[in-house]
Amino acid sequence: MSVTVRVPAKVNVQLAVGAARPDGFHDLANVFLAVGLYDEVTATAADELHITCEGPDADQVPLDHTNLAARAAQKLAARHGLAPDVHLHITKDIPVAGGMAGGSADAAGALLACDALWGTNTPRAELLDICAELGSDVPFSLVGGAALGTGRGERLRPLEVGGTFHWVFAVADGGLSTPAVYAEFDRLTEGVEVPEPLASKPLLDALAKGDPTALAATLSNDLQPAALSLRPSLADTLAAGTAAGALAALVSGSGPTNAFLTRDAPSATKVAEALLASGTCRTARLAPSPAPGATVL
Ligand SMILES: C[C@](O)(CO)[C@H](O)COP(=O)(O)OP(=O)(O)OC[C@H]1O[C@@H](n2ccc(N)nc2=O)[C@H](O)[C@@H]1O
Ligand SMILES: Nc1ncnc2c1ncn2[C@@H]1O[C@H](COP(=O)(O)OP(=O)(O)OP(=O)(O)O)[C@@H](O)[C@H]1O
Repeated sequence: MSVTVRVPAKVNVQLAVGAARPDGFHDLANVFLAVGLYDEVTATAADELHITCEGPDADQVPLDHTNLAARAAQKLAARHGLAPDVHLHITKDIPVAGGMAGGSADAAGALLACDALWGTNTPRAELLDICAELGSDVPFSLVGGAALGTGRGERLRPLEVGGTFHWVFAVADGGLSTPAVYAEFDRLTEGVEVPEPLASKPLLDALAKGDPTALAATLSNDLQPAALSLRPSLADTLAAGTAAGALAALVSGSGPTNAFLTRDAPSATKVAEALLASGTCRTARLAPSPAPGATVL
């Protein structure tokens, strides 16, 4: 028997970052929006835990027990006193190390797939606790939709979204390390008073209304200067998408994927074509939002 779970990528429509905490993490006001680019995780009973992966970026995904999907299976098994004997196959469509929570998606997918395969029926609240232990973005990968993440991003409050937003994602060559981007944020803000991170009311209103023009005016990412500092060429991609008619452009999370919010689906197609023609990115992907969270197929 096999269980397959589909899990979306995310973009952060607001990422307000506070000062580094004593534990090295940063408090956030993190407005997550799940977007229609998906990984699939299939769990099948096996003699031991092993991981396989297919997809254009599969060679960049670790297949040992450092894979977040493997760690998710181990944690769930340990909680129920089981052996984590499972084959996890990942069909990867989310860019790797791209700031779109691909590893987190696989962790949430593995958790849900193993819970169904093993019949462990773990309560939702416990699944969310395990997600938070695996990484700050993992709880959101499980719930999807839109949510405000506080703390290090793991404490979620669901948000209302009043319509469909059409995005284009410009995928860069190579990834950026999330800890390195936060470290660059710390370097750039040294000696500066970093304000407490707070969610923007106009942004939450724009999401609730489903108004792309209002959302475009309020998008923000405090990690963007750090990502641009580590990868200056991202500025060319942002400029190419803006020149092509995107309503707004920003770095997705810790980058290096850039996100472009567009008026509607035809405009998104035009922006994607222009980005590809500009030669400033490896590929351009269209995705509507919001998207549902981890779902058993
Ligand atoms: C940039 C975002 O993707 C925005 O959603 C997240 O904040 C990152 O979430 P993630 O990849 O799940 O990150 P984690 O695996 O929890 O942490 C990786 C590293 O990122 C840094 N980190 C992460 C989250 C946070 N609130 N503050 C941090 O400083 C820490 O150096 C941490 O060691
Ligand atoms: N299942 C997985 N898929 C992809 N990368 C994984 C996975 N498990 C572990 N990794 C490791 O995690 C690193 C970050 O990958 P990931 O795709 O999650 O980055 P990201 O999308 O930038 O994350 P985030 O947006 O949550 O900060 C990779 O370079 C890889 O070494």
